[in-house]
Parts: sequence; structure tokens; C-alpha cells
Amino acid sequence: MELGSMVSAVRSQRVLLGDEIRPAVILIKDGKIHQIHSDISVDVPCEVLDVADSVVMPGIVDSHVHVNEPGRTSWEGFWTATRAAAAGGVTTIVDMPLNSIPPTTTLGNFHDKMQEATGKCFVDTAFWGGVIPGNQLELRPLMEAGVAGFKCFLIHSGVEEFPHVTDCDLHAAMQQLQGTGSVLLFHAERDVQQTAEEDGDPSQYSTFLRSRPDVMETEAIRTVTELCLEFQVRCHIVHLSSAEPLKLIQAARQAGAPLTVETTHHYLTLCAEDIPAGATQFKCCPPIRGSANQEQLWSALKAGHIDMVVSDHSPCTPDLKKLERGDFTEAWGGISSLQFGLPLFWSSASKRGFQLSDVVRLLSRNTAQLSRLDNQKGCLAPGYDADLVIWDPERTFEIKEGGIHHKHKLTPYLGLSLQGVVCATLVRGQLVYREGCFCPEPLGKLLLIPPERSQK
Ligand SMILES: NC(=O)NC(NC(N)=O)C(=O)[O-]
Ligand SMILES: [Zn+2]
Ligand SMILES: [Zn+2]
Repeated sequence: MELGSMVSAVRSQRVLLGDEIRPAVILIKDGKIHQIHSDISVDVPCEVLDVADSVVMPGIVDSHVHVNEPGRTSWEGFWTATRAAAAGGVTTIVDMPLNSIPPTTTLGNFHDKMQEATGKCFVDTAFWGGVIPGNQLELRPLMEAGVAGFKCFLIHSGVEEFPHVTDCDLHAAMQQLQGTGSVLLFHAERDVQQTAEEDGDPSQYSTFLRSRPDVMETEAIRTVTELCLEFQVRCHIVHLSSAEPLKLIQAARQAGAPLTVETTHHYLTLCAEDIPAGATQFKCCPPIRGSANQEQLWSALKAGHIDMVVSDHSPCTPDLKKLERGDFTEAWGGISSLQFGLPLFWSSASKRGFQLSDVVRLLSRNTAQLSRLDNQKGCLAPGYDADLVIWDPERTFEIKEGGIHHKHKLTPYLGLSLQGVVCATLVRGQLVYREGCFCPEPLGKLLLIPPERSQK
């Protein structure tokens, strides 16, 4: 089976159908799942990609990826980001409105971004718009143009061209979004000056951690829950790091707030206690917290109080990580992991009683639902896109620079041994990746979410 070719049938002893793993043959037609046969001896009038007992499941939908193109293509870009995604079994990414220049905060800027992305995507790519002070009249045109929803920051975003919003800006934005079915994502940290301590040795992780205490997330999430209840606009908390606000989130959802929340692979895999001095590749905002907090995140995930797990792939050029000084205060906040989300999650989750069906729910179906792609992505059933990840959950591998397809190889996961090796990735039936090799041409599509879905 040629890389880049359209696969008509996939046979495996282990296909994840609903919550069950069983033998099946998947027939693909026009890039969609056409039929699924449980009888794998069925006579199929076409070439079959037989993957023996590798697991076949819906491709990962990573709804939190900073591609940073145009304007900061030196940080990542669509070509390298989507190849890394394909190598990791990620068949759809949703690009964040920042750190590209210009940011996706106007209709014109969105057109610029789409022009830049055209012909460079190896997996399907959708887009978040951005809410910044004063751009409320751009929101409906952006929705009409097909963004999946919107992202805003309640604290400095790290880049000047994407300022954070005030409560007044949020009210103006909410009025535009009310009744549209769209969704507003929040970077939920707020400056609570009286508690955040700035002093201490900048090369010690603990100094940085003390500067971003849990209360900054809790107070920001309090604001989000109040807005969500008042305006009844779908709201989503990105990259929850602290377990402290979980009770606030739960109470708001019980009171009828259309509110969802994600955490990231780094909060579930890495702990503050293990971060060496000067290792600024571990810096992200909100910060990686201690092991006790991590255990509470896992418990919340298990209990269904956290809805999904994403990468928050936020790369930069290596110099911005200030490794020579190891200065956590000055370094860029952002962690690179887009290619490794599936094995990162599975390596821990498989030891905590999570099943493969939980992986699909948390990394694919719920993220597809958030980005309003769940009518075509995140499920192995006739009519859905034939986006498949074919992988061996039992095989282990070590993360080495030579195997990293992100533009820059700096990641806190270097040297880590993980469980779960991606063998092949299909995007709408096309074989885009297999055993370290990529299809010669980028075959991913730019996904525009039709406004009528916004009316939900
Ligand atoms: N401008 C960014 O890319 N920020 C990101 N940086 C992180 N997470 O450290 C984020 O998601 O907030
Ligand atoms: Zn953020
Ligand atoms: Zn982010």
C-alpha cells in the first residue's frame, strides 16, 4: 500500500468499535467509513490493508495546538506541526489564534492564516478565532467564515499582539456569541497580586511555581463560571493545571452552566518535584504542579469531571527557552508534545485502569465535540471520516531527537520511555504516515465549521 494512496479496506484483529475491541474489516469509500464487517473472512473486492493485531481506532483530535504560522513559522509552522501530528496518530488539529502574526482576531487575519496553511497540512486542520479587547464585531464574521469557536486570555498571553481581556470585553464578546452555539475557550489564570511571590532564584522551578499559585486559576475560573451561567454561552477551560477549582467547575455544571474543561498531557505526566534547576523546557502557564495535585487531576479525569486531554503544543525557537541561564522567569512558557500525546496518555492511563475506549473518548470524541467536528470526526461508524490511527499499545519506545518531527527538538519528554507505538495513520482513508515515513504530498484539508452548526 503506497503512502499517499487511498485505502479501500483495513482488516485487524483489534478494531475499537464503541467500547469493544474485536476483529473487523472496515470498508472505506470516498474517504468515509462505508461499512464495518465483523466477519473478517468476508470477501472484499479490493486491496486490504491487513494490520494483523494492531489496534485500529479513531485518529486523535488535538483541539489545542499552537502552530504559530504565519509570522512565527520559525517556531513551528503547518508543515512540521502536521507531519508531527501524523506521526503521532493525530488526524485533526485545531490551531490556536495565537502566536501567529497576525493573530486570528479579524476576518482578514483568518484569510491570511488560511492562505498560509493551504498546501502545507498533512492532517486535517481547523481553526480557533481569538477574542481580544475591542474585536467583538469581528466575532460573527469569523464564525460565518468557519472558525470552530474562540479563545481568550484572562492574563497576559505571552505575546503583545494578543492582549488579555477585561470583564467589560468579555461582556461585549458574550453578547455577540449568545444564541450562536459557538464556544469561548479561556486561558483561566488571573493576576491576584497579593499572593503571587516574584522573588527567589529564577533558575529554581519552585520560584516560578510560587509565582503562579493555584488561586490564580481558581479566581479566573470563578469568573468563567459566572459568565457561563449568566450568558448561557458554551465555555471551555483550557489546560486546567490546578485541582483546586474543580469543585467550582462541578458546582457550575450542576447549576446548568454549559461548561467543559480540559487538562494536558504534561499536567498528567510531569511533576514539579522532578523538574531540575534550569530546565526551562518544562515551563508552561499555568505551571506543572506537585504530585498530589496530579493525583487529583487523574481522579477527576476518571470521575468524568475533566472532559478531555490535549497537548497544548506551544513550541518556540530554542533560544527563547533561555537554557544557557536556565531562567524560568524569562523563558518562553510552552511545551512541545503534539507528536506524543497518545503514548504519553496511554503510558500512565493504562496503569490506572483506563481502557482504550476512554482514550478515544478523552483524546478524540470529546475534543471533536468541543470543536464542533463530532459530526465527521472521533467515531468509527459508517458516514464518519476514515481517520484512523493504527497502533500497538503494548510496544514501548524511547523519545529521541531523531524521532521527533516537531520543527524544534526541545521537549521535556526527551529520553522518556513510553508505551504505545503508532504504526500508521489514515486521514480520510489516505495513508499519510507509516513506520517513520510520510506521504510525499500534504493531503490534509482546512476544516471550516459551517455557521448552521453554530445555531445548535
Ligand atoms: N501564547 C501561548 O502559546 N501560550 C501558551 N503557553 C503555555 N501554555 O505555557 C498557552 O496555552 O497559554
Ligand atoms: Zn493558555
Ligand atoms: Zn495554549
